[in-house]
Amino acid sequence: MFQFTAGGDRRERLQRKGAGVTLAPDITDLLARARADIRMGVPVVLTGTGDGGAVLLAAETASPERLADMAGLSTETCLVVTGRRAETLRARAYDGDIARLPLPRGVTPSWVRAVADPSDDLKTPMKGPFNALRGGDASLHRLAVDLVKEARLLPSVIVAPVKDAVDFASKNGLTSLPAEESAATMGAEALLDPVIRARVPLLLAPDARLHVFRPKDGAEEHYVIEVGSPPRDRPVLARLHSACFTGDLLGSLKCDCGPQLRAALAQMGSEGAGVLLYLNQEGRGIGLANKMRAYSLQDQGFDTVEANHRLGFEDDERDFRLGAALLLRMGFSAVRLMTNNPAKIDMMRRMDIDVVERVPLKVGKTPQNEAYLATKAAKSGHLL
Ligand SMILES: Nc1nc2c(ncn2[C@@H]2O[C@H](COP(=O)(O)OP(=O)(O)OP(=O)(O)O)[C@@H](O)[C@H]2O)c(=O)[nH]1
Ligand SMILES: [Zn+2]
Repeated sequence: MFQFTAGGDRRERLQRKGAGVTLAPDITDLLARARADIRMGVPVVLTGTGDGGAVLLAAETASPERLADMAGLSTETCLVVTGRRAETLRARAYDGDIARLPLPRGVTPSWVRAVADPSDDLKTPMKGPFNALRGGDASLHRLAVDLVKEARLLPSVIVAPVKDAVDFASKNGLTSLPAEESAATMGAEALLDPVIRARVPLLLAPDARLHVFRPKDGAEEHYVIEVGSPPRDRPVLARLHSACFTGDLLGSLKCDCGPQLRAALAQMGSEGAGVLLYLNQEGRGIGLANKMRAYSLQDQGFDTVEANHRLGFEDDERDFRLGAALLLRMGFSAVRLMTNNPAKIDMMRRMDIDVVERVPLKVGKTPQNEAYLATKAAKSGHLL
């Protein structure tokens, strides 16, 4: 007979809330559901304290019909952009890290797209002037931007205030998220479960095993490649490698990722021991579609950092706590870290990983990536 065994945290919930409740989604499940809705262009409701709340709809996936409905919900419906995007748009970010832009009368999808998406900035530089909203509580707007970022869309979102938010969500069949709990959960470190490991002999490191880890929050899996059997009580040769589909797989000449990946595996293979974390944080955490948007801006003359900013992102949106957590899960607390990025070293140290040595990884310079590497050195502090 099939038997269902409740996992640790589920058992806890069972004890906390009583048997039937475990069938309902918890806040982590609701956030995963919300990310999927947002990607599909379905609105999501944020419930605040009291009856009030807000409905959000990602700018990138908003259909004309839903955009019109959002505009009709309230005279205070606005398009929220990040402070970075606001700089390019010359809009005042009174809320600091975000700006709330009122929708024009008879708002059109092309207006929303032009504000959110920088691809036509040079063709149509003057999109404003914008009279950004000031005062009032912008916390739901800020959370809405974070959710859209987590959905790996352009960081821009239409937000409409609603009264009786819970009721509004249930009447419209929309996912409803308690704002405060959502913000706390999103800021917390993702918990990972080991799924399976198996031997995968590699050209550069024949004695290798691949471990698959799955985050509890329904986001992408991450991989650990263990070469040999590194002793857990000594510093291990380690690399935290962020996914780069174009460099790792296609052999793109625009970056140095592919050669770095192979050089790291080769050194681990020749030393007979090492651990390579393959973190699914494509495009420094903005996703492949946004990275390609950044590349398209680079084709227009912007560098890698400027392109991220024009899109509305910070230079680097990665969460390196993940790398430290994986190392600890694998039993390693001291590393010889293969990197040119001091931020990775700082973050590992802050997460209680002892970085006993930095092992430089200088490979893959091409005429096509020379400017990219120089920008990383000048603006992001990479060591040349
Ligand atoms: N947004 C953006 N991401 C890029 C661009 N070029 C490469 N990437 C991404 O940058 C990341 C590079 O990752 P890593 O090589 O691990 O990191 P790093 O910060 O360069 O540090 P080290 O290689 O360890 O020195 C990958 O996720 C790539 O997909 C770009 O122009 N824009
Ligand atoms: Zn790359």
